[in-house]
Amino acid sequence: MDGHFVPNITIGPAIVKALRPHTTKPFDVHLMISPVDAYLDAFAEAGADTITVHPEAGPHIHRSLQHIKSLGKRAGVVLNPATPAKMLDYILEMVDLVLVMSVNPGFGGQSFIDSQLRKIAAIRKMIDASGRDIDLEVDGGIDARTAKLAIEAGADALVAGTATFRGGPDAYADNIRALRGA
Ligand SMILES: O=C(CO)[C@@H](O)[C@H](O)COP(=O)(O)O
Repeated sequence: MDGHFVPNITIGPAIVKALRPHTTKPFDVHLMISPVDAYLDAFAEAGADTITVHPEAGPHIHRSLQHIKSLGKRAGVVLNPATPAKMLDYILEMVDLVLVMSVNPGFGGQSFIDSQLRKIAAIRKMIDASGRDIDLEVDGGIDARTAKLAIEAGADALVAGTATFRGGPDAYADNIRALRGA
């Protein structure tokens, strides 16, 4: 987040680089920054495994995705709540992940936007028809109730902030179990 594309500022490549030695888990890096292209190399070098970009964050989304692939990284595309599934028509064949934002990006703690369930279902059909192995991820307002709805609509990866971290470190494991049981 850059305080420009979205009204908040968070993690840059230096933080990704500092975290990288502490885990072998994949780093799924969703860039909420614009213009995005100038920072793709820095996040790749910092240790991102998947780099996910917004079509609104640069002049040529196809070129941005090509560049991410040329860096040897998994490429993701993210759709804001008002961005239609149809924008995937000519890029689905080159992505490894589609992220549906179920809130407007910028802040945690917002409510899940129900209209995104239709979009998740539509994209699930597109992915299945493609025959390719593409993650369908959903981010924003995910809790035990909305996780179930998102999974039923076709999601296979969820991002949860508030529902994971509420209650402090002693509660994290139970919180994650509750989401997985959704
Ligand atoms: O980055 C964003 C929104 O910009 C999301 O990842 C949220 O931060 C998720 O938080 P909750 O909606 O789960 O509180």
